[in-house]
Amino acid sequence: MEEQQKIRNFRIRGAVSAPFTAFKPNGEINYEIIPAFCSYLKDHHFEYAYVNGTLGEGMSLTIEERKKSLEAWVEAADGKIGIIAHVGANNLRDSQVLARHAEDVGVDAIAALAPSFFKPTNEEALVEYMAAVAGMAPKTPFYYYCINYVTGIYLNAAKFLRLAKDKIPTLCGLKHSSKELTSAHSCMMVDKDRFQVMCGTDVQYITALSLGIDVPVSVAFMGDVFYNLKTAYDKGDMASAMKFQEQAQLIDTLRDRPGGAFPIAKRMFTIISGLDMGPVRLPLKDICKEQEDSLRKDIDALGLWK
Ligand SMILES: CC(=O)N[C@H](C=O)[C@@H](O)[C@H](O)[C@H](O)CO
Ligand SMILES: CC(=O)C(=O)O
Repeated sequence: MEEQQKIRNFRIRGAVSAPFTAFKPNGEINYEIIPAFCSYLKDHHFEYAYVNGTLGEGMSLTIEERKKSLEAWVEAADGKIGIIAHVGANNLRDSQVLARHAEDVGVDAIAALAPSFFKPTNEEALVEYMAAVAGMAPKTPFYYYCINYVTGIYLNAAKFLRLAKDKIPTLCGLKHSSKELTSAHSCMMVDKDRFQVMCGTDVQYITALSLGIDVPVSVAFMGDVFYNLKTAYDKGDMASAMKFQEQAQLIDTLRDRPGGAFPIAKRMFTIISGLDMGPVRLPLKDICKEQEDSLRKDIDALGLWK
């Protein structure tokens, strides 16, 4: 019982980054770059890495690749940053295997999205599914990963939390990447002592803060902006906080061009950090040369990463 309380009291503090999975030109994962990527996150005000998430193309990796990648991150992190393992998959069994593995390698927390081919059609089914995943890692804090605009699962996230409260003992909250702020707020109101809501929508961070949602989950190149925003906000300097939110908005808008937001974010990070993330994996497609040139110009023009 005491042990369970300890798990439930777990709280993520600070910013979370969802790292990309770097690929070599031949499409294999470039595991060797993970230590440098980890140091980059640490140097840019991130406290956690959310491994094998959306930007990490986790759903496009094999189970073996996801395990190996997670192991490399845990080793590189070495207590310097925390590790959250995303274990969502398109079938329950894979998710369970990944959850068990994540607990075995000693991550700080796990998170999972729901399958999106056969989707859970109501909140009850979603709870049952997530209970079966979380149950494989009974000693590890668990978060639901809610990202409806990608999965197409438009269930009521706050209702999920309410129903899951007594059914998933390790449930600590959710990563709310869906864009409906009212839903994030409703989640926040379910049980403030028990559930933590993380904000996965960059452009809403200042608004999320005002609702008491203070952990951003973001792209690796957003660390300094969010750190500055939060610092200003905590001091009550709303004018500066607003300025940094506007920066975040401008950065986010760069992704809104031909090529698609996810491949563009990955290429942006290579350009900004100098760490070569390589190509994206199919079905995503890399942006063309012309787009990359124009992206480079726009990044320079913002002048934020000199
Ligand atoms: C899954 C994903 O890409 N999330 C990103 C967080 O880092 C965000 O930048 C969102 O893409 C963005 O905030 C959507 O509005
Ligand atoms: C950022 C994020 O939410 C993800 O890539 O998983």
